[in-house]
Amino acid sequence: FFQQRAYENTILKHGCSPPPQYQHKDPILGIDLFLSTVRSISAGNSFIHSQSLFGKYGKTFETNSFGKRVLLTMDSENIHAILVTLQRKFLVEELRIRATENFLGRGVFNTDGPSWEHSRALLRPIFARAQISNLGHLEARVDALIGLIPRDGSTVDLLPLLKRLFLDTSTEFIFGESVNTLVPGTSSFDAQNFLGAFDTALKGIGIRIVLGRLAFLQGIDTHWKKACQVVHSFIDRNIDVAIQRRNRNSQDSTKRSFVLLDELVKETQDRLYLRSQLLNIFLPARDSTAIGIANVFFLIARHPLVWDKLRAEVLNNDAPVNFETLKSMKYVRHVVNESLRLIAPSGRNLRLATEDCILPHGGGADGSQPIFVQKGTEVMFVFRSMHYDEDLWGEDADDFRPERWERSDSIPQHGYVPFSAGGRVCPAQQMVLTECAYILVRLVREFEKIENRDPEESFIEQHKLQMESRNGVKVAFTVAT
Ligand code: HEM
Repeated sequence: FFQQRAYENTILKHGCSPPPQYQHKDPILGIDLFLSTVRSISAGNSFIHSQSLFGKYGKTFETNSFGKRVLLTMDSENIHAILVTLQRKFLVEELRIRATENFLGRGVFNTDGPSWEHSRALLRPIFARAQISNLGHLEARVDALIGLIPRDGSTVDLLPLLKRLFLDTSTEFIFGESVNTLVPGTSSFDAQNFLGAFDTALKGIGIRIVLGRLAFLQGIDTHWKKACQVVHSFIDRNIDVAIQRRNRNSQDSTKRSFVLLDELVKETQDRLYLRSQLLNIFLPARDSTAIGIANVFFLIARHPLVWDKLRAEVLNNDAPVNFETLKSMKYVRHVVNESLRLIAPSGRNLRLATEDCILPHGGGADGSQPIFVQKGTEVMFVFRSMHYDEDLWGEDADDFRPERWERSDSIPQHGYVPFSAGGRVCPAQQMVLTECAYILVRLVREFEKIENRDPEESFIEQHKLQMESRNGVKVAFTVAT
């Protein structure tokens, strides 16, 4: 009773109104919405599904997911509050740890509080250096990528090639040993075994998420346990190498490119801690840059005028492609920004309200009044929908128009978060933007034209850890004769 009164007082004080409720056919468990969501995911159109829900109920509404209260929002001020102003109340550990701890340990991705703060503090200077130092080891790999692309106008799917390239660079950067998958036959160990084991381990995490409180049952799956061991022993081997190098203070460490593990080893030599941190970074890193840059090509292949404009800018500057030259190429940056707006590789995210709180919008007939969010509510924020919000981006919000980035006043202040925002913003953001710009510039320099070879014009989603194009990125390049 007292609690109820306290709620009512808070609601009155802040002028809150309840958000619209999803009209469930099954009001007890909300299975109907669950099923329509699963159907849209398997059909590759979950974004259209979310858009239709926001169109019907408004930018923020409440649903029932197996008896749990789940808010959905695409409202920019609510998303800003969740990620920035109220970030201490909207947490992730309870949502992530049960499913992931057996495999990942505890680290930056799956914890909150002091454990997370400590990890972020360790990673900050490393990523700050990485954005500048990492281009060097991309160069030879991009040479190899260009060598694999046909020059005679025959079709190539860029997505798998880019995935292999970034798997090679991210394993080199994170663990200090590359899986070398881009050019077959160059790996010094059984990369397929490691990657297969990693995928099995991830599937296990998926099962643990579905099992919820019964996640421990999944622990009896010996196949999964073995897969986790394969991944762990690859990482442990690299940790031992890094520790030995550090302790020998050997001169060859200067020859090695900039490696995240080497930097962490300067802070601690606790092997379990190191393994957990590395896995907590590899998980969100895996494939995301590849998908991000592949989406850029997906869009420009369908917008030949953008390619021509890019070529003009890139050919106007024949200096070696480095951090500084990339910074000066504005249109390149605008194309990457615009692509991450329209097809953000992870377009939605989930937080748990760990305290009662107020979100600024979603209540009342027009959704403009604050709403009261009770402790224990899960909030799904769909920032890809926010990136298409005409109230923020104007009537051409759906169009791929890199020119919009020329005017800073046409970019809404809280309306663009492909890398998230606030304390949990992606630590690799600057590094990724530089790498995407680098690849784009190299390919634009190399080829005269790009052409779309996918009969499907629209983006069909494939949901794995991130969202990628189900049909790949099938294009053809030609060179000047
Ligand atoms: C296009 C490429 C990428 C995009 C769009 C992206 C986007 C994101 C987003 C949206 C988050 C927030 C997730 C959340 O709120 O739970 C995130 C977190 C994270 N990302 Fe990235 N990311 C990319 C690449 C990378 C790479 C290459 C790395 C590492 C080498 C990386 C490391 C991380 C880590 C460690 C976190 C967790 C941060 C934390 O919870 O404090 N990301 N990323």
